[in-house]
Amino acid sequence: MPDVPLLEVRDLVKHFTARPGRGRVTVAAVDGVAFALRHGETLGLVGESGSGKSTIGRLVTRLLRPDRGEILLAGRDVATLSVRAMRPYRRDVQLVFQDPYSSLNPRHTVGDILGMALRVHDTVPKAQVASRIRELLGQVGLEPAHAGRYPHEFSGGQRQRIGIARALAVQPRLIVADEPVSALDVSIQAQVMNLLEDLRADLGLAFLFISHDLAVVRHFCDRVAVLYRGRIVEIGGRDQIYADPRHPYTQTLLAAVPDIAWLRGGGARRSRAAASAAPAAELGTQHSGCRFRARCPVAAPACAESEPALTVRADGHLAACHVR
Ligand SMILES: Nc1ncnc2c1ncn2[C@@H]1O[C@H](COP(=O)(O)OP(=O)(O)OP(=O)(O)O)[C@@H](O)[C@H]1O
Repeated sequence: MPDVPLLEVRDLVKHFTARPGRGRVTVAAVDGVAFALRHGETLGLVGESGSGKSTIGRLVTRLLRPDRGEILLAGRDVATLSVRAMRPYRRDVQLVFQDPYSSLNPRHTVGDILGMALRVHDTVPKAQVASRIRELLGQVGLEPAHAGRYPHEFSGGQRQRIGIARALAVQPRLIVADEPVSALDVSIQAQVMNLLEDLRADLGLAFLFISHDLAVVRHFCDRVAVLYRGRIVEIGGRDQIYADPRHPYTQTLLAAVPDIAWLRGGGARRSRAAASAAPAAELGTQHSGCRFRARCPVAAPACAESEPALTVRADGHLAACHVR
């Protein structure tokens, strides 16, 4: 079924209840999100802190259960599957974390960590586990001898390579990478991104790539979805979004990246201020009309009346704005 997307998400909703001081506040972390991802494709999820990127990643990997909506993997809805029924799905979709150290058991050697991942999903026969571990280490640029070492004996970049090897162990079709390089030194970031690119090309992996770094997303992703307070406000091909952003929020985000702003004739100074996160008062589910309108430089009366839907623009990409 080549035309069935690898992943399709429909009307995904996840609200959290927080208790700041007295009283309860409901946060609409994900508030009606839909997108599709084809085999081997890379979709970037961008947006400021708190826009719901990680929550979408945790829903897609089913670390969280959605309040509403569908998560179709190769056409099968896994949104409400039990833990047991989720097992084959977990093999298909693996998560790479921002901070691999917190997800690597410090008492286990790298060989143990990879061996466990292989055994949980019966990926290879017992007799082949050791050679598969060596192969995985080679795939991520580590040495066979590293199998006997513990996570604390590695640098940050090497630990992220171990996290990637663990994800690869079960031969997934999709990797959800949640800020995979943002905890690393800049020089190391490029090396790990090169590794992800090689793996993508060699293994035909699809990626849901979560990042606040628009320059990295531009480099790595085929398509980009821009999230604002739990909703996609713009989605399209990388060049469509970066060269011709239609939503004022996307324009604000792009203006905040000096080299991209320069390319587009904008200014880095204007952009820094615009890059700050949403004021705390804007959080919560209470709003009418467009959720961006309090910060929007082009808001019109229509924007107070209804939430704009994603509509097709001249070049074929989608944006949710009444004005542009
Ligand atoms: N377990 C939770 N309990 C309560 N609120 C939560 C929980 N997880 C996330 N949230 C809230 O949901 C919203 C979206 O959070 P999320 O982490 O998905 O955003 P994000 O775009 O990934 O941000 P960041 O880039 O800072 O990681 C935020 O307001 C966050 O505080």
